[in-house]
Amino acid sequence: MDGERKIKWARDHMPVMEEIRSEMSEKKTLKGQTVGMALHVEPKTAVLVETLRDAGAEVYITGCNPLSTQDDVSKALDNQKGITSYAKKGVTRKEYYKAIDNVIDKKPDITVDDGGDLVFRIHRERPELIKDIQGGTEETTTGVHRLRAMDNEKQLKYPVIAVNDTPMKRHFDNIHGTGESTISAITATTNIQISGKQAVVAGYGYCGRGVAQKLDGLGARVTITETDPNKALEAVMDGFEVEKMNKAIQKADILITTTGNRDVVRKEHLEKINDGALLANSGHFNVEIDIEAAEEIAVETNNAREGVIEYKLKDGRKFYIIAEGRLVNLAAPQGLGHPIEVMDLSFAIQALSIQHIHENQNLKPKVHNVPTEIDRKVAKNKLKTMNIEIDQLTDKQKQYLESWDTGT
Ligand SMILES: NC(=O)c1ccc[n+]([C@@H]2O[C@H](COP(=O)([O-])OP(=O)(O)OC[C@H]3O[C@@H](n4cnc5c(N)ncnc54)[C@H](O)[C@@H]3O)[C@@H](O)[C@H]2O)c1
Ligand SMILES: N[C@@H](CCSC[C@H]1O[C@@H](n2cnc3c(=O)[nH]cnc32)[C@H](O)[C@@H]1O)C(=O)O
Repeated sequence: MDGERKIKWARDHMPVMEEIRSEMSEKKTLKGQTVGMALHVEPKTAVLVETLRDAGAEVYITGCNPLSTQDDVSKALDNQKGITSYAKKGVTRKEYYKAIDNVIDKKPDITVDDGGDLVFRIHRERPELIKDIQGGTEETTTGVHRLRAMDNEKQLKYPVIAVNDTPMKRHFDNIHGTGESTISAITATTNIQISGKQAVVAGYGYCGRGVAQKLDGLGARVTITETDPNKALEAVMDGFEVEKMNKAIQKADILITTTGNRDVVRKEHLEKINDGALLANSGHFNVEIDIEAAEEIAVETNNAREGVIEYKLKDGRKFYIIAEGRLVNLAAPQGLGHPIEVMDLSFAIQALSIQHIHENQNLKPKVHNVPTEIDRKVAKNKLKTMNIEIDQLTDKQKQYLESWDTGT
């Protein structure tokens, strides 16, 4: 079956996870635990799910985006002992939350989120379950923002580890993963060339930086839009042009949002759009590009090709939105998500953080950083799998770095 073959392919290219799986399954570190998950259900995620199951957990999973599930993978997972998958591609909002509720109904000891839907739904709809929940993990930037907002208002009632914020996650996943997978999803879905194009990237955070660098590497001219003066300056110093969206959109051949914010491309911008522009979002949810505004100003819309809607304006200009403005690297028809090697790191951090929650049940109900030992363990394992050796500090060097009395 295709789903099983896809999972095997991912497993065969995730050496860091393989080592963690063998450690966790030998010691059965999650024996008897129920883990509830809402992640993108695709082959790399399946490897994480299998790892938790092999460590002794009963796992219930659903999607974290209505379009990102690969149905054959979901089915292949659901066929396995100790795993139930409720995920389906192309679900309505109602079906999406029904599947989230199915996971919650299993009374998870630990929750694993990408975007926070399990945590928020449990706090809002099922608070009686909180007393038995050991903790959770959160995979992405916007999920962590939402959790910190809850935490600041003292509304977060169980501990959650911010997987996103640890260096081994965001320096690789957000930068390189988003950079590569966003562009490959766009080119595979549209068959349009990047080289020689004028690209506009909204947001120069971790994801935006990755997307901009890879576009630049492929020969596009890249303009950045930002709202944060520090990030805007970083973009300028990295060699990119920085402009307001109002101006940048007038020349954009390809425009990609990566902000985690809403209404980044709105009516006033779309009215000025360059004829033929391709728009995609690789940030969060489907609110970065105002789709309603696009529909409002269009005199005609067409299904231009699978996953691409064409919007025609009354003066004859047209523009295209890929994957309904949802996370393009996973929601586009050809969106395979981040490269396997990148998710090997992110999910290694996930697996070890989940284990950490179970082994440390005294964690306070707040947002926690990934313990440094976990971050370093994953870095070391990855280097080992690449046969890369690094120098060790000598005793004298350690002493020198720790002292304050050796000046000029
Ligand atoms: N596509 C993926 O697979 C993927 C991977 C990781 C993260 N994400 C998501 O991508 C988003 C960005 O993540 P990040 O880690 O880069 O966050 P980040 O905070 O590092 O970067 C976001 C940037 O957007 C800027 N910004 C905010 N509003 C803006 C606006 N209106 N116009 C222009 N710039 C604006 C911010 O100033 C910031 O620099 C989040 O929603 C995150 O959850 C997606
Ligand atoms: N659930 C939201 C949140 C954005 S997902 C962004 C996260 O997806 C994760 N991600 C990216 N590619 C993959 C993949 O191929 N498999 C599983 N997760 C992925 C990545 O770690 C990142 O933090 C939404 O769909 O809009």
